[in-house]
Amino acid sequence: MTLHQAIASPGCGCDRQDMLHALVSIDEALARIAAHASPVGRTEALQVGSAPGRILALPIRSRSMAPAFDNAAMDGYAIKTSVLTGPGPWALRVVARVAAGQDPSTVLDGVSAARIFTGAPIPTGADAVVMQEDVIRDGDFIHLSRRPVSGLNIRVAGSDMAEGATVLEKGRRLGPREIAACAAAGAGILRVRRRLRVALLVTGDEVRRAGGAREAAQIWDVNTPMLTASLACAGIEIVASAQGADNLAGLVHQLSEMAAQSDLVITTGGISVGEEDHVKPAVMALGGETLFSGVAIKPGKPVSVGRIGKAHWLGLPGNPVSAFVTFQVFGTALIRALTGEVTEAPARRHVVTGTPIRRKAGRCELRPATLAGFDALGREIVSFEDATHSARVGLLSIADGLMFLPSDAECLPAGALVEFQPFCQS
Ligand SMILES: Nc1nc2c(c(=O)[nH]1)N[C@H]1C(S)=C(S)[C@@H](COP(=O)(O)OP(=O)(O)OC[C@H]3O[C@@H](n4cnc5c(N)ncnc54)[C@H](O)[C@@H]3O)O[C@H]1N2
Ligand code: MOO
Repeated sequence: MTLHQAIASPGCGCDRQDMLHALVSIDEALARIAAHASPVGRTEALQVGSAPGRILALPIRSRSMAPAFDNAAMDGYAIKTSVLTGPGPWALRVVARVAAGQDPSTVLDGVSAARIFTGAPIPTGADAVVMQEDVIRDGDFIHLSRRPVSGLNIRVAGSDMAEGATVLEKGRRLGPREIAACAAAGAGILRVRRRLRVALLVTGDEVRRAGGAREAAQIWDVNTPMLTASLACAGIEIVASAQGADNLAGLVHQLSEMAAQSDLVITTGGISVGEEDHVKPAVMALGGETLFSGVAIKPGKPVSVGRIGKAHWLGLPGNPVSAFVTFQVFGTALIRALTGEVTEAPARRHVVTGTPIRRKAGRCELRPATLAGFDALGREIVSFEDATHSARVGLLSIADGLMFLPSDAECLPAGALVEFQPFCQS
C-alpha cells in the first residue's frame, strides 16, 4: 500500500498563499481515504432483532415472495366479481369463514361469498374483498349494491418482494426500516460486520474533565463528550478513552497501546506546528505513516489521517469546532470506509445565503449554518455567523449543517447559491 508521508514543512502559515500548496484539498483528502481504507475485521452472525446499527456483510435476498400468498387487505367478504350479473343489488350466500393464519383451502363456487379477515388467504375462485362496511349482512346472506372491481382489497402474492429479489445490498447500515425489510424477506439471521473498535485520546495539559474542578488557564474537555456522541451517531462505541500525556514519550506509549487494541485511534489536539504539539512526532516515532496531514479548509486545517501499525489514525485539531467539523467530514468518511458502509450519507445540497459574506480567500471554509426558511423562489435560506470561530462552541447547537464557501470566494452577496451538508442526526 502506498501511503503519503507527512508534510515535511512545519509551517502551514494559516492562510498564507505560498503555503497553501502544502495542504491537500477536501476532495483529495476524501479520495485518499476512499483509496486506502477498506473494511476491517471479521463478520459475525446476529439475530435480525439484535442488529440495529450494524453494517450488512452480505446482501439480503427474499426467501419467498412477499406476501407469500394472495391475502385480504380488509375485514369483509371475499367474492367472485364475475357472478355479479345484471344490475345490483346482489345477494350472495356466505358459505365459509377464513381467518388470518387459516389454511387457504376454501373454494368459492357459484353465487357465494366467504367471510374473511385482514391477512387471511383469499379463497380459490375469489377475486375481490368487499369491506364489511359496504355490505348489508342478513343471516347467511350479504347484500351488495355497488359492483367491486376485480382485485379490490387483495394484496397480491409477490407484490412487495419477488422470491430471490435483492432487498438490501451489502454495506447497508441496519436501522428500523432495513430490519423490517430483512424480517419480511425471511432473513432471521444476518451476517454483519463486527463492530469497529475505536480508541480516543484527547491531548492537552490544560484539559480537565467537563464540569470537574479546574484551575486558572485550565479548560473543560469538550472533545471527549462531543466525539463520544458523534461516534454514537455512527453506531460506534469507544473501546478506550484517555487523556494524552503532553510529552512525546508518554504519547508514544499511549498511542502504541491504543493502536494495539483498536481499528481506529482518534486523537485531538497536539497536531499543529508548535513544539508542544507532539502527536505527529509520536505517530512517526511508532513507524506510523500519514495519508495526508493538513487540508486547505477552515476550520480544521491540521486534520490528519494515517496509520499506526495496523490501526488507522485520525488526528483532529484540538479546537472543538475544528474537531467537530473535521470529524463530520473526514471522520465519518473514514468510518464508512472501515465499516464498508454504503448507505447514502446526508447529501450535500444547494442553499442560498441569507446575508452577504466578506471573507479572506485561501482555504475552503466550512461554516456552521442554520436553515432559516425559504426565499420567494422556494430555495432554502441559511443564516450564519460573520466568521467561523474554531473555538466557539456556543452557537454550534443551533446550526443544522455546514455551508461550503469556495476557497477563492472573498465576497458573496445575499442570495448566493452555496453547497450545504446537513449534520448527521440520530
Ligand atoms: N503557528 C501556527 N499556529 C497554529 C496554526 C498554524 O498553522 N501555525 N494552526 C492553528 C490551527 S488552524 C489550529 S486548528 C490549531 C490546532 O492546534 P492543535 O490541533 O495542535 O490543538 P491544540 O494546540 O492542542 O489545541 C488547540 C485549542 O483547542 C483547545 N482544546 C484542546 N483540546 C480540547 C478539548 N478536549 N476540549 C476543549 N478544548 C480543547 C486548546 O486548549 C487550544 O485552545 O492550531 C493553530 N495554531
Ligand atoms: O483551522 Mo483551525 O481549525 O482555523 O482553527
